[in-house]
Amino acid sequence: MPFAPSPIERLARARSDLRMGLPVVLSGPDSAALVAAPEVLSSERLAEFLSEGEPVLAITHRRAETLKIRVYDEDLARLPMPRDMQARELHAIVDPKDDLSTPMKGPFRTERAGDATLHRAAIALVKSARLLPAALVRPVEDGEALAREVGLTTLDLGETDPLFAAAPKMSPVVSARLPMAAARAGRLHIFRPDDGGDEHYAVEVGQPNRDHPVLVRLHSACFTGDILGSLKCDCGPQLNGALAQMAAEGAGVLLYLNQEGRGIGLANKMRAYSLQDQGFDTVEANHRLGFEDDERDFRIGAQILRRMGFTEVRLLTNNPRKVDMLAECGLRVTERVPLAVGRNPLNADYLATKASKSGHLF
Ligand SMILES: Nc1nc2c(ncn2[C@@H]2O[C@H](COP(=O)(O)OP(=O)(O)OP(=O)(O)O)[C@@H](O)[C@H]2O)c(=O)[nH]1
Ligand SMILES: [Zn+2]
Repeated sequence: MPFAPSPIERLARARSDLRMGLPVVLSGPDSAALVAAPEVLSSERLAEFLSEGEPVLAITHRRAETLKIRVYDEDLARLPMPRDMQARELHAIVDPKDDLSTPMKGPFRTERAGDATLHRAAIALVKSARLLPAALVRPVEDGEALAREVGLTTLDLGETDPLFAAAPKMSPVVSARLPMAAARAGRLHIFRPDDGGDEHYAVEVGQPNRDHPVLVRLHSACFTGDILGSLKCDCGPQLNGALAQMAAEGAGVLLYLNQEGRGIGLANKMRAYSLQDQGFDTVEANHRLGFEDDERDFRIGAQILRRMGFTEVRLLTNNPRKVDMLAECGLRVTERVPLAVGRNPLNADYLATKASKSGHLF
């Protein structure tokens, strides 16, 4: 059919539907389900969602551990939802903001029988929409028919699994000269993913020789640190320090990856900050929200470097995971160049947690 949306286009549409509080239909080889994101579901839609069938709430094992809920499906728990579940109660399960002030939730029963494949895919989908990682899932008989009847987006696991497994394909959009305070000889390249996601940027300093290892920084967006000069992290000084070092050496590439909050998005990062104000460290806060410590996909960075013609890099980082990921993506990391700048009394605990829990080398 002309103009029929492709799987990747439907995936982009599904993310945006979920963010708007609209359910989508997810189909597997032998079952289908209506899926919605609890964070943004209105009370009316929630009531509609719960009015039929056997709806469950899928939460990650991280969130389940925080709530002391039993996990039978390894990485997630399925909680049957009563028909009269109110939006306020649902939000209290998925959003940890009031965990300490109102610790009593439940009791919860975790479903044990049956298959969690659709639920796992539903959580991955909600996560990729940068919402709190939980999904309402209601099995339906004929997903296609339901979707057609009311105009919902449909996704087939056979089509979406490979899309989730592979990194989006990055294409160059435009590049132009950009003189910067740190380096006069600068050029900014814009790269666009084929999945409708955020664009990422490459700042090229000087004219790096493609035949030699290039000084590279993979910088993840940090609105609070990069723009506002937040003292809670070391991002701003690292951004400026990396550009200064590239300028001093005469060449380098800084990738500015729009993976705010280690890939959970700014709203969720602020939720994590709010938990940090309650005494949790950066890793614990991510877990209480239901996320892993680090949700970034560094394959995007590797792809951009390759597109730009680089295969050997000297990587400016304290994070050994970045070195490993680039190597796994086939780039040769000839050297890890430490980037220890921006330490201050307000980020000392944050940096200590990175060293003790995330393996950072300072
Ligand atoms: N979720 C979460 N993200 C944070 C927090 N503090 C900073 N960030 C994000 O963490 C990312 C920092 O990324 P990077 O500068 O690449 O830091 P890194 O992984 O520690 O590695 P190197 O700096 O290369 O050693 C940015 O996306 C920030 O927005 C936090 O407390 N919670
Ligand atoms: Zn930061």
